[in-house]
This record gives sequence, C-alpha cells and structure tokens, in this order.
Amino acid sequence: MDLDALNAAFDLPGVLRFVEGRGGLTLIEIDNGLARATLTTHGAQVLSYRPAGVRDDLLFVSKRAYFAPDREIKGGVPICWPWFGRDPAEPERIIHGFARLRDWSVLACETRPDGATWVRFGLADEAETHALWPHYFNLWVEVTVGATLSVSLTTRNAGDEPFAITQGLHAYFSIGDPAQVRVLGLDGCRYLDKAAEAPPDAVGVQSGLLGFEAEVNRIYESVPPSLMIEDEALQRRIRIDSRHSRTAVVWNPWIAGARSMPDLDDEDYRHFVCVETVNAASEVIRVAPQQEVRIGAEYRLESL
Ligand SMILES: O=P(O)(O)OC[C@H]1O[C@@H](O)[C@H](O)[C@@H](O)[C@@H]1O
Repeated sequence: MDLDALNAAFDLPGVLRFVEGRGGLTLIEIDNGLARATLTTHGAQVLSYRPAGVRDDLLFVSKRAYFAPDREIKGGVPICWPWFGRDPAEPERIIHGFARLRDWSVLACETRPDGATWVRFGLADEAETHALWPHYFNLWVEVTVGATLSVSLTTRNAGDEPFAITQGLHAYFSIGDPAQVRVLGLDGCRYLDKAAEAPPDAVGVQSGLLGFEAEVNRIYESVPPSLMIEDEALQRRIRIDSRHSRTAVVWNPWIAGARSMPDLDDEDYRHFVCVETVNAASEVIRVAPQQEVRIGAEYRLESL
C-alpha cells in the first residue's frame, strides 16, 4: 500500500501517521501524549520509543544501519523468526530468520482507552517464503505505545504439518556507558557462552549482576519473567517483562565485534546492550497445525 492509502485507512489524526523514511521504507510516527515512537513496516520493527518527559530514547539504532528493502535494520526491536541465530538447517544463511527482512501489512491502528496506541502488523507465507522455509503460516506483531512499550509476536501454523521455530525480540537498548550498566535478574541462571573468545560449547552460571567489560554473548536459560538493566550514566532502569519465554540473550559485541560489523560504528559498543526475549537453544517451540503460539515483552523506563 502507498502512503496515501495507508494514511487514508489507518491514520489517527494528531496521533499517528505514515511517512516515508530512509531507503523508501514506510515509517509510522506516533505521538500520543504518553510517548513518542517510530515503527516501520519493514520487519514490523519498533525503531524508537520515548515516554513523555524522557530525553533519551529507550532504543538504539545504528547510524550505519541499512535502510533497504532487502536488509536488516540494526537497532530498535528486530523480530527474529522462524529461526533465532543461525538457521539450524542451513547455517550459512542470514541469521535470525527472514521476518525482519519482509515488508509487513498494517492490519489495524487504534487508540486504547488509556490513550495508548496499538498497531497490528501481519505477515503470511507466500512463494518467496516457501523457498526459504517450506511452511504455511500467519504471523502477527502487535505493538502498544503508551506509558510502557509492548511488543508481541503470534505465530499460527496455517498448514497441515507441525513445524518448529525458534524466535526472539532482539531489543537494542540505548545505554550511557557500558562500564556503568548492570543486568539484574540472571543470578544463578545457566548460560551458553557464545563470545568469540569462549571455547566451543562453553557454559557458565551467572553469579550476581552482569556487567560489561568485554564481549558478552550469552544465551541464558530458565530466566525469570522480569529482568532489569540499570544504567548509572543515564540514571535509569529498563524493566523487561517477558511472556512465553524462559530464555534471554544478552549481547554486546565490544570493540573487535563492533569493528567487524559494517553496520555499526567502531564506538557503538559503548552505546547499546541487547537483552533479548527469546525462545532459542533448548527452548524450541513446536507448533501443531492450526495452533497459535506467542512471545512478548513489555519495556518500562524508570528513573534511578
Ligand atoms: O543480526 P544483528 O542484528 O546484527 O545481531 C547479531 C547478533 O545477534 C545476537 O542475538 C547474537 O547473540 C549475536 O551472536 C549476533 O552477532
């Protein structure tokens, strides 16, 4: 749909409108008094979220991110589906699946009774997705922009055969200084260590708070539903309440990792951490024909 058609069908006057963004991507700008946010139909991705009165965005987007129809956008909350990380069937393929590369349909935009704005995106299988992943599906992403930000992803198996997925909400959180950031809630959780320096199949158990002074790339298992990122430099706490997920990925590429990624500035390891609500590693989700499964997260900013 073109912008005029999208605005005619879905705009919420004074609150939500569709505009053209970099690379010709379609952006959804929201300003509802509770918060401002920017979403894009490319990948059904949230790119920016700032509650009223808050100066620093919740989310990081790389200045060198690709904004192109066939590329992933590095930042915001990418939707990783139907595989998280490497495709187990074909490890050389793009990581984190194809959902974040597709242009999603907008199905609804509404104002909720509390003044929050709700946007529903949809994606279904087609010939191009069959070539990548031979299954019939409906996917929905629902984003609620209010005093908190919520993102949920629903998968429906629209075929006659069961399928298995891994998936994730790959949130890139903006931070003030990695040396002053701690993740709370992981104490006692076992993790798979995927850092470049770690031996293959390395595992560990988190003791206390998690800080950042080198590359961190860990898949934590059996995590509690709430995690927190405390950021002394920005004097704020990000609370992440996850649903239907017992696995969390924590990632900061550090210096060498940032340098190796063309869509990150060398210094960007100072500007974000990812704390991701996922079903991955041993948490593989099997979806029976006609069954629906969900994963979701609510993000809340609090002052320290
Ligand atoms: O595909 P993106 O957005 O660049 O993210 C890549 C990173 O995503 C993380 O989830 C992984 O733990 C990292 O290993 C990986 O490098």
